[in-house]
Amino acid sequence: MVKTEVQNKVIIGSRESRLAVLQSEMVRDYIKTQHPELDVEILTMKTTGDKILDRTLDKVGGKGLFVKELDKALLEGRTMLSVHSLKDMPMEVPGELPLLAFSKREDPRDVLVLPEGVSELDLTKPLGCSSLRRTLQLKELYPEMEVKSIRGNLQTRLRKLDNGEYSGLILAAAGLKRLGLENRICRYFSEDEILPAAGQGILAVQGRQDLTYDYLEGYRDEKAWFAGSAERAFVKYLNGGCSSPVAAYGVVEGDELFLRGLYYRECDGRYFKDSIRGPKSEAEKLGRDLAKRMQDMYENDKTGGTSL
Ligand SMILES: NCc1[nH]cc(CCC(=O)O)c1CC(=O)O
Repeated sequence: MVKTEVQNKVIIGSRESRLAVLQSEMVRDYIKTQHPELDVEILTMKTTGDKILDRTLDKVGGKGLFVKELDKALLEGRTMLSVHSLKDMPMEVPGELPLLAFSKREDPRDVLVLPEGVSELDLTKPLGCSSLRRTLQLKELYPEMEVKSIRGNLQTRLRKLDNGEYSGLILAAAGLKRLGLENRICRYFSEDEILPAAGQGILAVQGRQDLTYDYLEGYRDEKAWFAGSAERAFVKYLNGGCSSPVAAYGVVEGDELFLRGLYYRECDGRYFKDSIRGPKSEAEKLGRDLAKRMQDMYENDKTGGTSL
């Protein structure tokens, strides 16, 4: 039985992008420091989502594209762990590949990045952003500006920005900070201005159900686990999360969880924000309750909300 074998080699599966590798290295370094007896390696692989760069992901199949190859490596025993940005994970994960731990959350906010050497927004060029979630909320902050989709990993997007194609980019603070590019951040958007994506800033460590992972015990961040679980339950209830513009952000305050959600109504493109508070131990239920309440309130109310 695999379970009883002494497991002293840990192979971590990772996407190839610099951010993905860096994030896997953070988990590797944690394990190495806490468990010097373990031999930890990273195995990188290209995912379908990294190969398709000419279409927006919403059109080619959503988040699952970034995890299929990593899941396969886990199932075939080529790796023992996968490290993901939680926000890129599908809301449904296979029962045999459970999420084992969430990291402490890095800054969850979205930020504005301007081209190198530029200090003001050039209103004649579009803002670059890659999700409907950001586009919707940006339209309220910058009603006069065109928003244009941008794909590719962080380095690619920054290169396109510096080449002068865009007036600015909207990115997650977390990725920039991890890459040491915090100095490129020109403006932070509060969580109320741009509600973050479910899981933004949290790393998810995924493994096999039939292996033991005692060495991850100290890695688990309880606050991130409650917040991330509530956010994902909210998104899952509303649409399964595949290519969704739904946003959710939870904060643990003592024994309570404060959860904000964005509900997007596909029929007319309007969106609504609301929040809920309750015991953190019922994180998933809070996520579902907020989603249900918003759906009941807004599904058929044709008056309110904000539109694109
Ligand atoms: N979709 C890409 C992606 N996935 C995770 C991050 C940033 C790191 C994080 O949210 O943990 C990013 C970059 C971005 O949205 O700017």
